[in-house]
Amino acid sequence: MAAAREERILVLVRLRPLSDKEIVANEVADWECINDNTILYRNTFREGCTFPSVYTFDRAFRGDCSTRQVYQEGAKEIALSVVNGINSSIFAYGQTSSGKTYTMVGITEYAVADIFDYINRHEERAFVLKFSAIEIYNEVIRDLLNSDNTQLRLRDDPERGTIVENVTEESLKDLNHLKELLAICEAQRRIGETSLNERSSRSHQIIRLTIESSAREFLGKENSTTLAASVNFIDLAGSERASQALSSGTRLKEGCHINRSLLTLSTVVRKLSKGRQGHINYRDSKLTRILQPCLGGNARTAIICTLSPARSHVEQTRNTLLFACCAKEITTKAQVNVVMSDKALVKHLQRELARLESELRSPVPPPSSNNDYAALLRKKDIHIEKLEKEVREVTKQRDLAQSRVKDLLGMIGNDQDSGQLARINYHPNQRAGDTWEDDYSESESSCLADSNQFDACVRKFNPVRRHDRERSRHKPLNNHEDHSMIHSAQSLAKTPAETAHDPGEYCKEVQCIDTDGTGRENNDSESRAIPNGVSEGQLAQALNGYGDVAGHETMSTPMSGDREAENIQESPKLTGNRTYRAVVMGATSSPYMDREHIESTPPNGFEKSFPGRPDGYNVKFPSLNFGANSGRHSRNDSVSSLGSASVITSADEQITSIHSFVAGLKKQLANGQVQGTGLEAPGTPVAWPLEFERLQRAIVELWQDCNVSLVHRTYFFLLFKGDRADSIYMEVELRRLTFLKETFSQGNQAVEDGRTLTLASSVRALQRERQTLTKLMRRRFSEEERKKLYQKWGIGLHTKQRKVQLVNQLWSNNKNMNHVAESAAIVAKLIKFVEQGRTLKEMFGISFTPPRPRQRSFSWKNSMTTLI
Ligand SMILES: Nc1ncnc2c1ncn2[C@@H]1O[C@H](COP(=O)(O)OP(=O)(O)OP(=O)(O)O)[C@@H](O)[C@H]1O
Repeated sequence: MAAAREERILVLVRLRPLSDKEIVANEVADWECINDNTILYRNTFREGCTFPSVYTFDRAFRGDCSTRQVYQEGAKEIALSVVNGINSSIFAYGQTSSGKTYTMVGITEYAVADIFDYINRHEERAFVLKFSAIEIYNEVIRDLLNSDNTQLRLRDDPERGTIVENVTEESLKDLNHLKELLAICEAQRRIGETSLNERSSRSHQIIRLTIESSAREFLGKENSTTLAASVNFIDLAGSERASQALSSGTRLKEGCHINRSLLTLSTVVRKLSKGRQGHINYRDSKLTRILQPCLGGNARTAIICTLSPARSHVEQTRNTLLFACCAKEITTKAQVNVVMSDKALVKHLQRELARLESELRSPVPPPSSNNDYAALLRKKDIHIEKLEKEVREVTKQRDLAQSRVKDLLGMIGNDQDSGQLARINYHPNQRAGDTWEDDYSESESSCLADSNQFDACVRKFNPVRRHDRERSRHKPLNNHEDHSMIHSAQSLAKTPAETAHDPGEYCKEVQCIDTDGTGRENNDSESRAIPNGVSEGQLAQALNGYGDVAGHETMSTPMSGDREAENIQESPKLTGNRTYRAVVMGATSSPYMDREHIESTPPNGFEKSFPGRPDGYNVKFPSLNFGANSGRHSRNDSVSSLGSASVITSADEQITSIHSFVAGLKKQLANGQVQGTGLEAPGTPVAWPLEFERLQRAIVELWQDCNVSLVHRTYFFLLFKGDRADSIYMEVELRRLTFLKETFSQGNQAVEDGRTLTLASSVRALQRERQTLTKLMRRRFSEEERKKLYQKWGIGLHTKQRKVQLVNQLWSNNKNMNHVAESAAIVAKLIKFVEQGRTLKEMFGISFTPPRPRQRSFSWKNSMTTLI
């Protein structure tokens, strides 16, 4: 998009001659255009006249000027900007019967004729013209090209601003076609007789012509670009005094709506004329919402203020002139709207990337003086500081991820206790929705054979596959989607030896965990490093990411250094195009948040995309060692950043497999070495119900401190009610919140999925969530129910914004558990929470990453189904 050009709104005034009726009534013309820019009030000697007598504008047209002249000398230049990709708007404003419709009909026809003329003279470009027309009648929007009376709705689009949904857009063929459409609009528009105007427009009419053009020469080529803009012709309804218009009944009601929306328009214009400070109330009427871009946005705008010269209308004329005076102070920032073809965009981005890369590579020119050296040194110091800060941040994140891995391993350890064997089938190159589904069924049915076994299977794999299946329903195949931990772990865990043995292998039966049914570590070689599968060390390594997590050698690959990193990042080349959201503590951002709303409520932790394994990319995994041999990353280190939670490990203790790690962890639990986590071993003196209550209270307080999404809180609160098996989830939640609070309190930012999250952004996200919940109040609660709620929550039935008041109170008192429970119940009803049992719980343990909806129209149901 080209740079924006700031310019003032063009303001024209048009004085009409006295009408026959006015002449018959012996009206006197009190206003006169004394030159091309100035209009004069002649009756200044009138008793009580306090207002100025001279008004100057960009152009003033006398009563004998034709509409063509008004167009040629006033509106034309602005209207025709549209053919160059610049949005433009022409609108007529004035009291009833002052000549708005008379003016706009002519302006629209002349402008469109010129547009067609331009098109005919520019055969080198291909044009597409679209026509739409709406009216706003009594605050209801109607499609003037559609004879049914359906009310159209406005929607806020992050890119296009306020748009009218489902409005008819006709492709324009030629000028005659346009005239036909204008005739339809005229016939459809609400017109009524008043004492001031036999054919008074009772609605605001907006006719929009959208023009897209591209150079024919480049059509379909990668350097093809399209100019796209709209021109609006707006004929406002006229302000009127009920006494003068002698209106009653329907006309009076119309007049009230007209005056109210014009009042909002003039308030907006007055505020804008004083600069853009403070809140501008565009949203107070549909008219101002739609006109927002014309009033200070990306558009060139001309306002034609039509005036009656009659003495009896002097107050109205003066009001119109005051409006015009304010309008001429407003500036807009129009820019050429260029739409790049996909190919052109890719090309452009590639060029930009190449430029940045070459900038990075090119050596900094040698300094020529001592001063230059000093400056360079300072710059380097700052850079080093920045890098150090980044390293600290990344280390913290890694520690958190490691700690989470431990939690996961703990879960796996619990599963071992059930003595079940979990089996999954895996196709390394499989895509979501392929035969994967069949494998799933098979695996699932084998799990179903035994209810205990089913439980174990679900815990390990169900979220993964359901997630896949849900996504495959909504998304095209082969896209870069996040996939399951286990799945990715496997795709990462293929050793070079395996690949060499069976390069084309498709189906692998992976035996992940095998126990002897007693909870003891099974030393059977099959369970530790399965030839066609994944060893625990590999799995854990994969879960930790690519780095040297526990002080071990990193993966060795046929590629080296940078090239390897490049390959890892080039996800399109990756096997199956699967990425993996490795974390372990996904975002808590509320599921309904729009993509445009980048800010989110605090995440569960840090998400990283695990791009999977490139084709032919052989990875060698060292066995995982949690011991202190490396001397660099002990488990103590890894949890130290977690504040209250810490796991103590003997420095010389070596853990070489998941089993031994789990066994070690259990030993610590039994010895009470895991402190303050709520993860006490069975049989410890602490009674679980009491401990649960303590954890729950701590979590509730932290939710408040970290501005966690209310939906997240509700889900969590309602899902985890005190079952002993929930302790792991409680502990995970407590840890991540502790970490988050610490991060926020140090003024640091958390990073979620490449997005930055701050205390301020989480506050804003929470506010937005409350707004959304407020909107749902009317839908989910009957009037009677709402009344009861207001009474219960101490909200006066006659106070304003009761719904807002109520939603603002939800989850606001973290000390009172009754309040918390009632808040959860209300939010649950608002979001139609349905407990989905264990599967949903698992998401909190494995990767609670409430999805950000990809569709614009949000559905709680969808979001929650993607969650499982
Ligand atoms: N400049 C003009 N020269 C001659 N006649 C005019 C002029 N402007 C308006 N008129 C006449 O004045 C009458 C009222 O005009 P018009 O309907 O355009 O007013 P309006 O501002 O659109 O009124 P409303 O707000 O009630 O719809 C019409 O009969 C129209 O022909």
